[in-house]
Amino acid sequence: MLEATQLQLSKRLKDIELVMPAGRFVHLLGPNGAGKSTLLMVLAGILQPQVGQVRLNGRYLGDYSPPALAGVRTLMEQNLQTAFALSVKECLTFYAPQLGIPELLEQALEIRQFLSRPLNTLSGGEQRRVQICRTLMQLWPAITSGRALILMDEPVQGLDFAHQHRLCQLLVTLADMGNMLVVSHHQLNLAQMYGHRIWLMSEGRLVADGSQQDVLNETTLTQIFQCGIRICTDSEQNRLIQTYL
Ligand SMILES: Nc1ncnc2c1ncn2[C@@H]1O[C@H](COP(=O)(O)OP(=O)(O)OP(=O)(O)O)[C@@H](O)[C@H]1O
Repeated sequence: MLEATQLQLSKRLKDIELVMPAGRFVHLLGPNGAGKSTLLMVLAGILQPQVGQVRLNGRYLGDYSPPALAGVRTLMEQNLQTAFALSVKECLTFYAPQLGIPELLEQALEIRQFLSRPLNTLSGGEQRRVQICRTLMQLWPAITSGRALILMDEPVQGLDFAHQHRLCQLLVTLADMGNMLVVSHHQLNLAQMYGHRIWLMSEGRLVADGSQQDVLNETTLTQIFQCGIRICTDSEQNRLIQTYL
């Protein structure tokens, strides 16, 4: 279980309270500057709030040693790091020396074809897939035993549509194994289709916390994103969210 109480950090986080049981995949949504990346860094224990605490499985983050915390939680940050001319294989084995690419990750991310290539010669979307793979391999023993906290900041950025869906299906599978996932992005239809819960942020506050049905409605989304939102139903009764100005 992940719990946060009264998180405050200057104007970036204001009185955030949240609880997430094991086995959940939460979409973290909100306009630019709403505080999503800041919240992810605080939940990861990388950034300290001025007020408030985060507990992971009953223990305050500060009570974990750095290696113990690194063994149960991972944060994929937004920026692609391509400064070093490492091969994809070197990049992956640096984080998980004993491990080949797990089949579940390969199916979703299709990395093996790039293994011998220098990371900085891959396209943006290809690099993103490697970055996701590396983030998850770093924690793979905890993930396979269903006790990982996986935090991702805009992992779908740059992915083509098929890989966006494959990634979301993978994240659902990881949640079904018992892991906890908090994933920020700007894709309302992916949030509608996959996962269990929506955390909606605006101006440093958690302004909605609920199911897709509860949170992803025209009134709330229009007000928070300051954009036209239309929700319709297709011939198979799927809800589709359209945005317009
Ligand atoms: N290091 C920093 N120092 C001070 N303010 C910061 C810092 N980093 C971010 N901010 C500010 O904090 C607010 C929240 O930023 P954050 O990056 O968490 O937003 P976000 O919801 O992730 O946005 P986006 O969708 O654009 O990625 C913004 O107003 C931002 O300008």
